[in-house]
Amino acid sequence: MKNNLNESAKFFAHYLKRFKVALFFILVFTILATWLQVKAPVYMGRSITELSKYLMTYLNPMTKSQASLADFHQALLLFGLFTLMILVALFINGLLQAIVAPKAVNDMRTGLFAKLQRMTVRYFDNHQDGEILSRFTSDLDNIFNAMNNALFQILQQVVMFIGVIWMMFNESPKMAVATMATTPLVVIVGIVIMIQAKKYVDIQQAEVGHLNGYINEQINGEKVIITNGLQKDSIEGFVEHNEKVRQAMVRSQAWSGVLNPIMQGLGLFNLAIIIFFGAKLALTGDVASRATGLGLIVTFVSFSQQYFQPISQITSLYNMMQQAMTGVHRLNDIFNQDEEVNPKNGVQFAGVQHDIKLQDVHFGYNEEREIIHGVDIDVAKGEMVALVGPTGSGKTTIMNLLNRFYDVTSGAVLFDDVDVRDMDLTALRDNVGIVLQESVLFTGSVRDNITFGKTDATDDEVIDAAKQANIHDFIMTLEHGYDTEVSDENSVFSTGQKQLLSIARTILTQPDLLILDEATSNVDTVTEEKIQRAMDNVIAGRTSFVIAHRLKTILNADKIVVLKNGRIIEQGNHEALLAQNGFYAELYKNQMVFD
Ligand SMILES: Nc1ncnc2c1ncn2[C@@H]1O[C@H](COP(=O)(O)OP(=O)(O)OP(=O)(O)O)[C@@H](O)[C@H]1O
Repeated sequence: MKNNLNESAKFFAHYLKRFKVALFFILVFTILATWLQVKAPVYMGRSITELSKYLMTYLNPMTKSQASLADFHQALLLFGLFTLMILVALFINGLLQAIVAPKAVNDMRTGLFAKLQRMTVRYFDNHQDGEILSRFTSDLDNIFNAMNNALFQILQQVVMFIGVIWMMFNESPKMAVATMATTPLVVIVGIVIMIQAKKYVDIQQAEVGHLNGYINEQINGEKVIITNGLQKDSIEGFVEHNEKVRQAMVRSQAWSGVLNPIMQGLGLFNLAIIIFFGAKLALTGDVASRATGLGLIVTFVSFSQQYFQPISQITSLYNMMQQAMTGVHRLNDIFNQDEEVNPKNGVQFAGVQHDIKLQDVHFGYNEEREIIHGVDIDVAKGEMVALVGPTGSGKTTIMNLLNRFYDVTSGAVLFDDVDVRDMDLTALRDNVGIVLQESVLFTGSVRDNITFGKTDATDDEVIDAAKQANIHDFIMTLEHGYDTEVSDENSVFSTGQKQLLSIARTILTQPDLLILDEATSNVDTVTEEKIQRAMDNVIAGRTSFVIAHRLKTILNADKIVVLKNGRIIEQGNHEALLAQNGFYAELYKNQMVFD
């Protein structure tokens, strides 16, 4: 809790330091509004005192002629004036807060998004999209709610608490003690309820998390559920989770819900004490002291409300603060993640001149398990290398090392004898084009999607790239051609078409080194052939690494590297490997049977 508090304080200090001036005025107006608020009851009491003095004088036939309402009017006017000033101060304060909170949360959101762009591929490989997205949604929402409703409120309440105590002792120490008499009871009851409420709110949040997880899983698996006729079981599972949420909610709401009525009850009890002591003063002494006693009752009834308000407000804001602190912790979890390391004065890479080498490369995604065990590959400029091997043999992992998504554990990846770790990252990535198995399209037009890596490309260049990628004819069949929006429901692209678009995108950037993860497994034979021709076009004359699942696509490769369990077991061209009659030959024969 203490750590969380420290962490949150640092976090808010960091994001609020930009708003020093606004915060200074918020503080000034908070103090001003609070001072006016605690001072107002004094004038309210004074007007009652003056009114009772007037009444007592007026009702006595001996003094009736001296009775005057002038002092009463004056006190009432001052009370009215104070109320008006309170309204103005609170209004300005509210306005300043309404500017600061959204701006600060905006900064957090931008900072978080920018951080994501600097992070390593490792993080994205190991975390689910939904998990990352929730930092932008529920965590930032919780922080915003707390800033908007709790952070400044707490500041106001603390100032109010101190101010009202000071003012009460100033007016009447005896009545002040009477007002504060029930404080220990209120604090103990408040803490007990808060602890219980927190316990059940935590359980409720955990149950809601389980329910969301279940819904997510079921929606993702909807096709499997429908295919297997499991709709009824799916609903039953849902009802079970939903019921657990309900039970937890009843308990948490019951505890959170009793807080306010109990606090109000204790507040009323306190009023009775104040009236009792005040009445004692009002029923003794001369006219003036009796009138003052009556005024004090009115003043302290108001003080009592102001005194209890911070205690009950802070307890009811506690949950909101807790959720915000959890949010801060989860945001910091991302802010503290490793970033990609770009060497200072890194070697600028302007294209492969001689060769690319993997030299005795060892690598594991974690320390416990090595995946690549001493791999050596040497590729001359302009050559095409195909990586083949059973699933999980390490093909994608080698691609990840070439583009420096991950760093080798030992050994080296060398471009013209320069270690990729010594190269300028941007220069490296600018020269490496990757076509992934899963092609991603972004919101925007077909043209935007092709020019993604080269936004200043001319129309002719775009059309030329699309033609080389065998997707131009299809684009021309669309109503709006290159201006077709890809997110439009009427223009849903197939897996094969997406891959062709992504090949066109790569062709446009004219990369020096190409990495292709073949995705022909999910497409029909016509599209497969189109992809094959597009790939041939993009590979022509370039140094390229191709992960091949279908061997007939790599028969022309200069070198075929056969991997098994992270080791190279065979290496050579198609003919040489067939002649070896080993693992590759076996694999090839098996595939030919199916093709
Ligand atoms: N992000 C990761 N974290 C930990 N282990 C991983 C990660 N990615 C892959 N692996 C492991 O590394 C090994 C090699 O995986 P890799 O994806 O390189 O195989 P592949 O040959 O490309 O397989 P496929 O043909 O199925 O795509 C596998 O055992 C896999 O479980």
